[in-house]
Amino acid sequence: MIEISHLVKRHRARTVVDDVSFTARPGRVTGFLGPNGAGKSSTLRILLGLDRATSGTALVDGVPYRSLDRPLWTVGAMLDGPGANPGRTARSHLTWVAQSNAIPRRRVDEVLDLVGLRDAARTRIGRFSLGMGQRLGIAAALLGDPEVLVLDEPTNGLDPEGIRWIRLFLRTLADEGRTVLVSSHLMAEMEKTADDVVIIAGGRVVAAGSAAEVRGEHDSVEEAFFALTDERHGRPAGGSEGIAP
Ligand SMILES: Nc1ncnc2c1ncn2[C@@H]1O[C@H](COP(=O)(O)OP(=O)(O)OP(=O)(O)O)[C@@H](O)[C@H]1O
Repeated sequence: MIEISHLVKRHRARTVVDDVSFTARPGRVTGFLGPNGAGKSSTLRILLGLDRATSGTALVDGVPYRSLDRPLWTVGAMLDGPGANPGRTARSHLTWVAQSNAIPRRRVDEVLDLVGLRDAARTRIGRFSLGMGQRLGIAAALLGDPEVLVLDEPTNGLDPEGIRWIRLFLRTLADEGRTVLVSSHLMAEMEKTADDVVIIAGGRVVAAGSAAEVRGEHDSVEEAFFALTDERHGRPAGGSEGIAP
């Protein structure tokens, strides 16, 4: 379970995360959606202990990330792609990550199998396609068999087949009972994947709930988003009621 509560992040006078609260639950894919610059990565970086909040809390299974002893056993994450040295092979990269968290070596081959990279285990990462790189990032996130997964824009730049693979894989992970939080600016794509949706714009949560709740009377989550943000900016809303968090 992920619990974000009244999170605020300021850079000097600028508030980039503004009183954000939401929960991502086990067994569900939660889509954290919003346009570029909305504050998604800033929120996730705080959740993963890479940045400090100005105020508020971000907890994984009830505790801050930084207080986890061996974090990869609890939460697996991918921010900004696989983050691997291109000169390394997939297996040596994963072995290195596993060692840093006291994860047994045999798990490396298990995760390579899980993401369909067994045949590329000895290929240098610099020769990977974008989709293979994303799979490698997900493999690293799964090393500790964590209950919680946090993925920042995992479908960015992928072709339709790569996007479909991620979508089905996220579903499988949630069906195993894991908490899956995935950010994206591709609302239409995420609507196919997410059970729950949190929409952020300008650092604030503008809607949160099940995908059906957020959609409301609109044809899609994306339409609901435009209606809600148009209301905020004083433009005609197209008759939407919307859902306030
Ligand atoms: N270190 C920083 N100093 C100043 N402003 C920052 C800093 N980091 C992020 N920002 C600003 O905070 C806002 C939110 O950025 P963030 O990366 O969280 O958005 P995002 O929703 O993840 O969008 P994207 O998908 O484009 O990364 C942006 O306007 C960004 O310019």
